[in-house]
Amino acid sequence: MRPVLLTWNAARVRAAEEPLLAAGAPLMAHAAFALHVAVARELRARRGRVAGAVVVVLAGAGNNGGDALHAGALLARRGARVLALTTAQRWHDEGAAALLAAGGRLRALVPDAVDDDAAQVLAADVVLDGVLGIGARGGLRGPVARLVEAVAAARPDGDSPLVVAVDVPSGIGVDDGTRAGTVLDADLTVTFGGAKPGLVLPPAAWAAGRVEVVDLGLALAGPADVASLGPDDVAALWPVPERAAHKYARGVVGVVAGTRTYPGAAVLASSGAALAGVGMVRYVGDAGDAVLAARPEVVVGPGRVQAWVLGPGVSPDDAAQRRRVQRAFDGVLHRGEAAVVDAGALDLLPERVGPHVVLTPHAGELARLLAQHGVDVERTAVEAEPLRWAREAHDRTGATVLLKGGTTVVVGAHGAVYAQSDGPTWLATAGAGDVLAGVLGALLAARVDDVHEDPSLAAALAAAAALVHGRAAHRAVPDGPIVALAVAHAVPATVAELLRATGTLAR
Ligand SMILES: NC(=O)C1=CN([C@@H]2O[C@H](COP(=O)(O)OP(=O)(O)OC[C@H]3O[C@@H](n4cnc5c(N)ncnc54)[C@H](O)[C@@H]3O)[C@@H](O)[C@H]2O)[C@@H](O)CC1
Ligand SMILES: [K+]
Repeated sequence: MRPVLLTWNAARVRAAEEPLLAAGAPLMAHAAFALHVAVARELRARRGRVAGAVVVVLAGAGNNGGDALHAGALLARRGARVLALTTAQRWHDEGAAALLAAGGRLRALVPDAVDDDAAQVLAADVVLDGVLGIGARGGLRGPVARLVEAVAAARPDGDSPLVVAVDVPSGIGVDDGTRAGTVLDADLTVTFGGAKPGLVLPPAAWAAGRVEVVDLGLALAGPADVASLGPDDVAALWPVPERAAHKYARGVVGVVAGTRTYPGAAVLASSGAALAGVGMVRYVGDAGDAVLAARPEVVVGPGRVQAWVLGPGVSPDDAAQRRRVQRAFDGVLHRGEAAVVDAGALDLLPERVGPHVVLTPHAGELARLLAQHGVDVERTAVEAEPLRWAREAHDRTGATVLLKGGTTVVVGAHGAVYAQSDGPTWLATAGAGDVLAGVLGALLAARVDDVHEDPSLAAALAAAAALVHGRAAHRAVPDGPIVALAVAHAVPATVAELLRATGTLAR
């Protein structure tokens, strides 16, 4: 099972490299050797052998190009036919010399014949993208940008050549996950010393493919900049009832969602909470009949709760539901009850709350929320820089922010940041967010005391809910269209599988 993936920004990786370089550690040799091993493995899997494979190296001016050239040299020594295309006026001298000595070829990209070079790239078995690494300032420029555009346009999804990004796909925002211009989408990224935030943050992460980390022995201390939870981490976070537990001790979730005319959100949010394994779900609102028809174990009516799920299907003109949401916020502010604040409840959020409140907007809702706080930003800008705007919302409101999207970004207390890409693209469907809100409500209800002791835990729980939600979708319908209630129904088996795999139930 994939454990947590921790990422560190470029400055921290450089700082960690410094003492080793000063002591003469051959980091580039080490990085290039590991890169060549990964490429050789892929080549053998695809075509049986390395010898005779056609490899094109795109080599930029810096050490990223150096890594790629040295790896190209090692592949050439194993019989690959390696051509390096240099993309700048300069290139890494030692790397180039090693490649030539190993029988590889090297020439500059031809600015006027980008299409010919693109054809050469497309005919290769493997392309090593070593144009820019952590030294990038902005995206690809000039002929190489045009070359990558031409290759991207001609390369059908998942088809040849195999693209291996060296350290990062060239030109992504290494620290912030932005995608400033054209990026060559990789099948595999071999990253050195430690993963970088842009390899897990959207939208750049979608260019990285599978990520392999090469250990260079760097002392990357302190908390990671961005983490991506794996199944084992989620199993460790999941509240497993003790033998003596009763329903109140396991947590009660209060759901304020849906209306008599639109009861769907009430059913979905209540189902998400109940099926995630909470002690009890209370439904508060006018859709009680529909909720009970779907989930007879739900209790309808107000009462003591540890966490709220507020807002799914709550429309701005529903005065009664709005009052109920506001009453719930009293408990959040004065009794420390946790809350998931979604959809219609986002408009009612008090000016300042604590991290035990988790907002779950999509990009459009986040833009609206920020507008309420005097920050003018378009939905598309939020989509282009999810981390930046989720952080802004956290700073302005005090809440933990889970920003929904193809990759979910969570920003919480004490600099906690998570990026989760666990769900299929089919999960972008009506009601899926209501289920997620319910699942997260269940986690917060069970662990609210822990959250008050360590407020950054709310972000970890939000990331855990996103992982379980995404995996439940995969489990419900592998590789096909999905509806929200099916995701909810797949949550118990998804959780059981995570716990079983780590032996958590055997305690
Ligand atoms: N420091 C080290 O010893 C190690 C570094 N490693 C590699 O070194 C890389 C970092 O190397 P560098 O610091 O040389 O930086 P890069 O190789 O990422 O690129 C820097 C070069 O590109 C130019 N440049 C920056 N942005 C550009 C743009 N948008 N368009 C065109 N040119 C641009 C810069 O002027 C500079 O010449 C890492 O990503 C990694 O691949 C690895 O070899 C491991 C060890
Ligand atoms: K690169």
